[in-house]
Amino acid sequence: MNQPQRVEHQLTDKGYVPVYTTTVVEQPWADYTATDHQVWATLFERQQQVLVGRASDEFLHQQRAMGMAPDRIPKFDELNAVLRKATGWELIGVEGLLPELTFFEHLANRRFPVTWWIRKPEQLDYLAEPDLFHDLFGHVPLLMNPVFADYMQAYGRGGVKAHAIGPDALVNLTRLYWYTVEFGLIRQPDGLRIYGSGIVSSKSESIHCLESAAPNRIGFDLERIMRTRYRIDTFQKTYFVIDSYEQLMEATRPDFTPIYARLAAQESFPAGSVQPGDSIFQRGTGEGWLDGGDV
Ligand SMILES: C[C@H](O)[C@H](O)[C@H]1CNc2nc(N)[nH]c(=O)c2N1
Ligand SMILES: N[C@@H](Cc1ccccc1)C(=O)O
Ligand SMILES: [Fe+2]
Repeated sequence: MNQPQRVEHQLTDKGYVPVYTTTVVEQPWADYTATDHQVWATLFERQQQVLVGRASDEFLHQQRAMGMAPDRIPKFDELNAVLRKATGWELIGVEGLLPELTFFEHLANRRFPVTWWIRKPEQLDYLAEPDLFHDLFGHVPLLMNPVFADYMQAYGRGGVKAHAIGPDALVNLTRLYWYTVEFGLIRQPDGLRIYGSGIVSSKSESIHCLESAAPNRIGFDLERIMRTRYRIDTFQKTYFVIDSYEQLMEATRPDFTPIYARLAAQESFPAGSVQPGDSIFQRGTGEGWLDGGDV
């Protein structure tokens, strides 16, 4: 497979930042090399072992239901046939990160952008940006769940609205995505389980988020989450726990406009803080935390 078309990087006052591409691309399935398929197989099989007893029942059930397998990189067309029938979602191929508004508009129309290229063997354990494995293995299974599928579309619509309101609203909303879709935990009768895509696509964080004494684990609270900063360079310092996908959908149904207005007058919370009123599953020790770097 030829090198993924790298987005150019522009030199700005924040240093080199990737210039996003908005093009939708066909999945070049015939161009994937044996190495690409091997990377998929290795990551898939490794995560399957780690996620038994750690990922949410619904995540594991839907992944099986849609026939996702380790033997080769799945074909978007084949997954789309199943996905469209289940919840009306479809996957589109993209180069990588999209401008926020473009991303929100896709979600608002039940289109999930999936990066067409997969990481190199030497990037197995860490990647700075989402690749096909993160997007496909991590995000797609729960799009088969009707309630979560509705939540993701509502999030997209909320993103288009927040984009029109302003940058602070976008920051508040992105935190909600981060602490649910990417790094969310869910409570099951048999214990806490993972549903966040950023966790399920990472072996080390799948273990850390449930078993380490370092992080806080706190019950879902919408405005608390929208006020809480997060990390993009380390394990999360705090994980938020929902009781059900229905809870997530119901809690985010109201109009956020007054919430954005209220939050604009309040300071944000550090990623590792515990606040009065928190429903605490675990107050973390903070062991190994790096200072600075909260977004
Ligand atoms: C919404 C929020 O800004 C978030 O970082 C978006 C930006 N663009 C994206 N673009 C793609 N392709 N995939 C993503 O997950 C995101 N996340
Ligand atoms: N209800 C939110 C939209 C939203 C829905 C679901 C998740 C996140 C945001 C709003 O009015 O902006
Ligand atoms: Fe993601």
